[in-house]
Parts: sequence; structure tokens; C-alpha cells
Amino acid sequence: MLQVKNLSGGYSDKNILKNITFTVDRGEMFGILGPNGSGKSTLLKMISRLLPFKDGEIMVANHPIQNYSSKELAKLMAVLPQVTSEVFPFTVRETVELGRYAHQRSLFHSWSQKDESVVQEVMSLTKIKAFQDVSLQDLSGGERQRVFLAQALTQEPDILLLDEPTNHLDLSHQKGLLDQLKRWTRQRRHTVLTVFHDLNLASLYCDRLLLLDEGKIICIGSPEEVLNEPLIRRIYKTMIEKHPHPQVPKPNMVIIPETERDHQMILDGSHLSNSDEAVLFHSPIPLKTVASASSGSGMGWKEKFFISKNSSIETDPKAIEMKVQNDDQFYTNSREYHEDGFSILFVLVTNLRLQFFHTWLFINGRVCESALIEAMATSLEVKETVLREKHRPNETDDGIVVAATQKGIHFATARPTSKLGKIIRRGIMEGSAKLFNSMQAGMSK
Ligand SMILES: Nc1ncnc2c1ncn2[C@@H]1O[C@H](COP(=O)(O)OP(=O)(O)OP(=O)(O)O)[C@@H](O)[C@H]1O
Repeated sequence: MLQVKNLSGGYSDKNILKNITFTVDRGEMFGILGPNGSGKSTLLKMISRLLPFKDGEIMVANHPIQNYSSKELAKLMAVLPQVTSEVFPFTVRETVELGRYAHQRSLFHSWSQKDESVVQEVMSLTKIKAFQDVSLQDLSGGERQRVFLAQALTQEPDILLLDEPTNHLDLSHQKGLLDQLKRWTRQRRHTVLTVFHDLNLASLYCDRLLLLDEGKIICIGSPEEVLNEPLIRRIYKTMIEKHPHPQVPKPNMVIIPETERDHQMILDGSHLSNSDEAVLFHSPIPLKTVASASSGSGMGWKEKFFISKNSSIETDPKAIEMKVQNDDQFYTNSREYHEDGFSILFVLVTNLRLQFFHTWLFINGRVCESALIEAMATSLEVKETVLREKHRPNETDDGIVVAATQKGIHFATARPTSKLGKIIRRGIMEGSAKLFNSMQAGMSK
């Protein structure tokens, strides 16, 4: 639908865009990303013919863009520029009606039924009907944004160019607008080309993304390809992490505030308390946790880790609880392992008959989600190895917790052969040996 080939140009003698080439297909939602001043708006201005280009070619529906008259182009393409505070004193309805200009055959063209039905439909769609008689000057930034979008949609274009369309919109209107645009591309096979500052909205809604920097294309591809963690860190010169979105298979880019990255050892044995009735680890900060437990299983941010005979803290969303169904004495072993730049506290808890064997790991370090799961798998494997020779009852109830401060040294893996995996192996092996020795000593007393 749109082909841009070797496009270069800018403002008078200032060359901004350098050799830009890409195509956008019919029905595609295509996002343009890049840091401030990278040339995103300049690119949209050239495609919408607001700004002449120096070299290259822009083809719309297989014809060079300069071959279209203004009216012909306005039927094919509509533009929603960055909304500014400067507006004419028109009413909302008058502003939206201006979008029908391209469809009027002559200067004296009368307002047709078709014109009216398009304006009505678009005003409902963008939820601006309620204030159609209000002056544009009396609207908020978000309301104006929706009016200009309505004006662009009344043109009934095949291609819609948008410059930061969600800029002034609250959460619900951002979602409403983008859901609507997505439906528009899918159902009517229209094409949307839109500039985004919000990488996550771009990831969620766009089929493909183009990343610009200093007027050059850095990368074009699916959100998964373009939102590459090291690349985005380098281009935006900031600390950002890539995580999977919790609901849809799209990347989610997360900003890491500087204070959260301070490196200090926070967790140690002083946060552990032990009694005949319960074992409690109470962290001073929320820990990124993956757990298998009686309550609180799964992935989340937790602060309290509890093994109890009687009490229940099931309703506390910050807690993980492992219930014990008998009155036997607890046997606990806890030990800290300090390595270069990080440490792990191991807590192992069982009873004499080994009816349960709980393994907790508290890591002073940054462990990515996949490594947390690997740490859990490694812990499970080592625990099974140490318990293999023991004669356990048929019904056992073991829990595992791997929790990390997410500060300091970064671990990308915790497979058994990795640095973290090896310490997990050592910690559980040595801790269980000590635990079994103390249980042996207790029995022979
Ligand atoms: N009218 C103009 N005259 C001269 N230079 C301009 C003009 N408009 C923009 N520029 C320059 O062109 C470069 C690209 O600007 P552009 O607005 O395309 O960037 P952008 O990626 O859209 O930035 P932002 O994210 O801040 O909106 C910038 O260096 C800017 O200063």
C-alpha cells in the first residue's frame, strides 16, 4: 500500500532522514519508534506531503505520491498530527465536518446523506458526540485529540498516519483508540502508520515496527525482533528490561528506576525466626518469587515466607505459606553462602519422618524470570537426589521457594552447570547433610 524507497531530506540545508526504505502492506498496523529528534515526525510529514523530500521515492497505491492532486491524496490518506494547544475557534462538529472536504465534488456541493452518516458514525466511534457543539478551544487535550482523530476518519482514508495518537489520552481512551484502529485494519483492511513513544503500546498493537535513530533505520521487524533489550538500551541510552507480557505473546519493556538498582546485600539469617510452631522469613523488601506452596504458589512479589502448624495467613497477598499437617518437631538448617558480589541464604525445614521437606533460597541478586524457574528446577532435582536414599512415607508434601532481591549482580541462568546452579547444588547438598546429622544426633539423645 505504501512504499518508501531511499528517502532522504529534511529542512532547508539540514538533512534529517538518510536513505529510508520500507514498505507497509494493506491491513497492516505499522509503528515508528525512535528517541526524541530521531526523525519520526519528519518521516510522517514527508509521507503526508507536508514536507518535500530531497531524494528517493514515495509510492502510494502503486503511484508516486507527487502524481496525486491534494483532493485525490486526501481520499487515500489522512493525517493526525501531534496535537498542539493552538486551535481555531470552530465547534467540534464543524471541525469533524472539514474531514469530508475531499469527498465534495464542487465548491457548491450540498451536504449529502452519506456525509452526514459518516460524521455521525465517526463521532460515536470516537465518543465526542456529547460535546459536538462545544468550541474546540474549550476542550481538554485528550478531547481535542479525539476530535482531530474523528476529522481524519471522516476522510474515509485507506491509509491513516498518526503522530503519537495516545499522547493526551488517559488509559481507557488509549486502549479504546488503539483497539478501534486495530479493528479498522483487520476488518476493513485499512493501513495505519503511527509514531509511538510508548514501546509497550507499540508492541501490543503493531504488526511490525521501524526503529529510527539519527534519521537512519536501525531495525525493521516484528515487535519481538525490534524490541531487543540490548538494542533498545543502546538506542534510547537507558536501562530497560524486556519481559514477556503476562497475557499476550508480545514483549513488555520495563523501565528500571535508578534507586531500585542500588547494590546492597539485604537478606541474611537475621530475617529468619524459628519456633516449635512456625518458621518465618520476613524480608524487609518485596522479593521476586517463584514458589510451590500450600498458598501463594506461582510467580509474584512476596515478603513473608511461613511454615506453620496452626496459624494461617492465606489472605495475605504478600505471603507464601507452607502448612504442616502434624505436630512433629521442626528440623531447620539455614546457611548463607557469600560469593563475589552476591549471596544466597538457604533454609531447609523438615520433620523426623521426612513427611515434608521445604527448600527456601533467598538470593541477594538480580535473577531473570527464566533463571528463577531454572533455579526452582535445579533445587527440585538436587532435593530429590539427597532424599532418594531416604525411606520417606508415600505421601509427602514438599515446598520450594526461590526469591531474589532483584538488586546487584544479574543472573541470566540457574541451570545446574551455571555459577548460580552450582551454588544451589552445594547449598542444598551441604544443608541437607547437616540437617540429617542434627536429626540423627537428636534421635540418639
Ligand atoms: N521545522 C523544522 N526546521 C528545522 N529543523 C527541524 C524542524 N522540525 C524538526 N527539526 C529537526 O529535525 C530533527 C528531527 O525532528 P523530528 O520532529 O522529526 O523528530 P522526532 O523523532 O519526531 O522527535 P520527537 O520524538 O521529539 O517528537 C530534530 O533535530 C529537529 O530539531
